Amino acid sequence: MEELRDHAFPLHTVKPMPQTNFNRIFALVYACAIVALLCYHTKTLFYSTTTVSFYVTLTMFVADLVLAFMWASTQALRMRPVHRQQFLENLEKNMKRSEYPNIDVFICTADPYKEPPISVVSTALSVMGYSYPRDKISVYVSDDGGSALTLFALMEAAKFANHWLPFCEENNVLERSPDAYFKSNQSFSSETEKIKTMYESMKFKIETVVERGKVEDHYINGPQEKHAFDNWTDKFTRKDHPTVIQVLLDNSKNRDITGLQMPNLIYVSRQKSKTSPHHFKAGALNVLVRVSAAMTNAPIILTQDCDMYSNDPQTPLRALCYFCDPDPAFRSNLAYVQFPQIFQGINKNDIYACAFKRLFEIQSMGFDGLLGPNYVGTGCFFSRKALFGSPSKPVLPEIPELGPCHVVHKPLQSQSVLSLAHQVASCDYENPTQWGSEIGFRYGSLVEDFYTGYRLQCQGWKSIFCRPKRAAFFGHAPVCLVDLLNQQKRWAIGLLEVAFSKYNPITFGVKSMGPLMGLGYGQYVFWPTWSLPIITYAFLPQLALVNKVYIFPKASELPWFLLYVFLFLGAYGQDFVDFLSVGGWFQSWWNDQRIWLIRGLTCHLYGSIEFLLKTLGISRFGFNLTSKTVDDEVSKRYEQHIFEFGIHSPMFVYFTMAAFVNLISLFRGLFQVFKDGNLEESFLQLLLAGFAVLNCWPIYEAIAFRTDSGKMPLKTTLIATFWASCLYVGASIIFN
Ligand SMILES: O=c1ccn([C@@H]2O[C@H](COP(=O)(O)OP(=O)(O)O[C@H]3O[C@H](CO)[C@@H](O)[C@H](O)[C@H]3O)[C@@H](O)[C@H]2O)c(=O)[nH]1
Ligand SMILES: [Mn+2]
Repeated sequence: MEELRDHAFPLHTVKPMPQTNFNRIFALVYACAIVALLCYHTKTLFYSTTTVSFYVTLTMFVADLVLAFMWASTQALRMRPVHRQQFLENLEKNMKRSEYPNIDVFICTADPYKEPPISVVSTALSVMGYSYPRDKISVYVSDDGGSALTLFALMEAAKFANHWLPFCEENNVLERSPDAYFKSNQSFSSETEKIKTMYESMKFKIETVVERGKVEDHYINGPQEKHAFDNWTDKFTRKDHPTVIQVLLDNSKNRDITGLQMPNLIYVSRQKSKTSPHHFKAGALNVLVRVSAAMTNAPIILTQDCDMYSNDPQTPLRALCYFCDPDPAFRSNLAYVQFPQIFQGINKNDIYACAFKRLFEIQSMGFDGLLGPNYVGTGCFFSRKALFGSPSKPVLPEIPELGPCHVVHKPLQSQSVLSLAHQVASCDYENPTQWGSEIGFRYGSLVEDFYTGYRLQCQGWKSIFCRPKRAAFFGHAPVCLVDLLNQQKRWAIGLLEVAFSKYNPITFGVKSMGPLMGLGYGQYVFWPTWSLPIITYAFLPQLALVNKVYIFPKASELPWFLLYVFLFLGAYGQDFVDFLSVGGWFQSWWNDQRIWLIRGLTCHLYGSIEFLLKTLGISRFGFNLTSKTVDDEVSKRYEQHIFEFGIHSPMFVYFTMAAFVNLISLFRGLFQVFKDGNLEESFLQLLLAGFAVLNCWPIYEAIAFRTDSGKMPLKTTLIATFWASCLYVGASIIFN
């Protein structure tokens, strides 16, 4: 990397997004409207005649203040969105392939039943097959599930790779995940048929082993494999076991069927003990940082979740366009290059909004125009040195061999390398060291990715968002409502952990990165506070309406009325335009806003409560893994765009309640309008209830019109009815 030529060809460009100017002007106009709204609230507050109207206005005021803060913080990411382009063709003009830096790929998996080993295999094969010098790639798989089944799957993958890699190269295959390739390619030559059969038989073997729950002797080939499985003694459990490191492919020894070198493939299951904290994925990644330092110590690290496979073999070259930039100043503070998380298997209109376009694409482009995108846990190339202190003040690890500049001279499987690797993978290795605080991936938040990226940027590191036309990676998103809500609850807790730490983005972040970056990150950590305005708007105006209490401006109070209309349409409209700009369309956007409302009523609320309980020392929480498998029936319904409820969950109760309250309020309000012909006062409240009813449509369907096993459980309906009635009684006492 250091020997770049003087007259280098450019490797990348950056351009502002076309909507930038519009965004800025609109932000100004919208800000004025918000100020006007706050004035309106203050005025109403002063002139309120009763205690009830005072408190109602106050509540709406607070809710709108939260919305105003959220709006302001999103503007930070609208000020300078950019898009980038890479010139891969210039890379080889600037440097020889033999000068490319080594890359260590980290793949995390944690449970063979929630994360099927066959998909871990596909992910591993897809990155082993990168169009990159093979001797420069090492793939490390971290197995937090400590499962012999996963090890077995990877042993099979290593054998299959000997055929698969040359096949991909000869046929210029773009999808180097065999699973994806065979799913999307129908026309087969005899050669393809042959390799497909080979893949199918491997898949069958792996799936059978997983189904039986153990690796039976007749699946084990030779004493070396047998020896590896000897680690799984009777005392070996998921939560308590010694380190297992298994080199499955070694580039100095293994050759493919054409005689070419193979990349390294290494299985790592770190030591676990019930008495030492393991810090979930961040802990797993730090073990890999150290183990890989002992074994290969590549300057570039790619972190991958096991469910996210590579969809383009040229991806590392794209990352090199930045890491090998001819300008040393550019390289010196570049911490990571993040690719967006893009998902497969999402239904056409994305009913659960799991594409997360706003998070993974729109706002990442917004961050990119400032100091760079946040780290999202997968599909991200790191410069190893970024994990060791700030650009100007490196922090060295306790063992010099683990430092980012150390060059490994010994062979991968030499005794000293392996024993160091075992030593640094042990569960109490980290205490007392700076791992997790100043070195490596940071501990202290369930969204370790977000937190780590944020802390790196606070230290002065920059990052790049790389969003090529052909998706670089494809991942798996939860396609079952309750899975999604649980995942989002974990995120909510993790974000609040950052918000209430001394590294709060508004205080600490603004100081270290400037107001825009600080605000941008601030928006995320306060995500769960969306709950407050959403709950308020879902219940208060509706309960007031039923009791003939009107809380919004009358339709005839034109300026204030139009102000409300503008604020609503303006925010929604701009969001819609953003959505279109990253390939969304009306229905997917509509579903996205619906799920945003549902999240406010469920996982964000629950996450906040759990976080509070934990802070008070009443409960604990961990990293509940998102399941990557779904039942056939469930996935069939998902394909048909039908919401999945099925089993009672306390989280379902809240939006079911909201669905009831809004429907009744809408009917009651309309009835009143027919009775006294006065639409003026109730107009906005009716509109709001109507909007909510539209959003709740799938819920009514699930309660009343469905008979399949995914319908709303009776228990949920009954509990929600009970609480909704309580609300009514309470409201009628308060308002009358
Ligand atoms: O103790 C653990 C728990 C999880 N994981 C791995 O972490 C990854 C992410 O877990 P998943 O259940 O898929 O969480 P998601 O919410 O879908 O993941 C998103 O959110 C996480 C933070 O909560 C990030 O780490 C991920 O990169 C990001 O895709 C998976 O590969 C797991 O195998 C571990 O290695 N050890
Ligand atoms: Mn995931």
